[in-house]
Amino acid sequence: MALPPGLSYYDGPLVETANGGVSDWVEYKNVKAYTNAFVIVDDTKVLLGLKKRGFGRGLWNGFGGKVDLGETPLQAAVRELEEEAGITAPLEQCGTLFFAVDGVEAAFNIDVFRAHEYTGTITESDEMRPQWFSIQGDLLPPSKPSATLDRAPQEGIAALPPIPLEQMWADDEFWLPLMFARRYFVGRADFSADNKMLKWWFGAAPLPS
Ligand SMILES: Nc1ncnc2c1[nH]c(=O)n2[C@H]1C[C@H](O)[C@@H](COP(=O)(O)OP(=O)(O)OP(=O)(O)O)O1
Repeated sequence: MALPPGLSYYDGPLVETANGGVSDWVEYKNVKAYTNAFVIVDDTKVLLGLKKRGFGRGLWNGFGGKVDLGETPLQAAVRELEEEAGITAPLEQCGTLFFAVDGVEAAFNIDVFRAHEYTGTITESDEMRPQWFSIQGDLLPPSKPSATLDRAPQEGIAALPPIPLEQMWADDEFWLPLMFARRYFVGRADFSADNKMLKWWFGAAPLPS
C-alpha cells in the first residue's frame, strides 16, 4: 500500500481506514517533531485539555508540543504532559500523525502516546485546561477490538460530557476510535491556511483474525 508522503518510512502492516479530500498533498520544505499524549482510564474516559493560547487555541486536544533538541519523543511527551496537566504517566506510543498546512514551510510529525493510569494531581496550566470526557457512541471501540470492554463502565462516567469532536481538530474523528480500540495507527491530514481539512489518509494495524 502506498502511504502518503511523510509517512512512507512506515513499514508495519496496515489497513486503510479512511481517505478523502482533494487530489494533491500540500508541499512542505521541512518537518518539525511534536508529541500528543492522552490518558484513558478504564477504556471509558479520556483526559483532554482546552488549548488556551497559540496554535489551535479554543480546541480540545491531548497534551503535547515540540520535541526539544536532545530529547526523545517519549521524553518530550512525558515533559509536556507534566507541564500542561501536572501529571506523570507511563506513556506508550500508539500512533503517528503527519500534518501539512498550505503555505507553511514546516510540516508536523506528531508521535501520539497514551497511558491508562497516571500519578499526580491534574492541574490547569497557562496553556491547557484539563477535563475528563466520556468515550461514547462511534468513538467507542468496536465490539471485538484487540482489547475489549469486558467490564461495566465505572460509576459516574455517564455524568461526564461526551468528547467534543465539534471543538477539536477535524482529523481527530478518524484516529481517536483507533486509539481507543488500542490499534496502532498512522495518518496524514493537510489543512488550508484557515484550518479547513483539505486531504486525509489514515491506516491502522490489522485486527487479529
Ligand atoms: N491537526 C491536528 N490534529 C491533532 N493534533 C494536532 C493537530 N495539529 C497539531 O499541532 N496538533 C497537536 C500537536 C501538539 O500536541 C499540539 C501543538 O502543540 P503546541 O503546544 O501548540 O506547540 P507549540 O506551542 O509550538 O510547542 P510547545 O511550546 O508547547 O513546545 O497540537
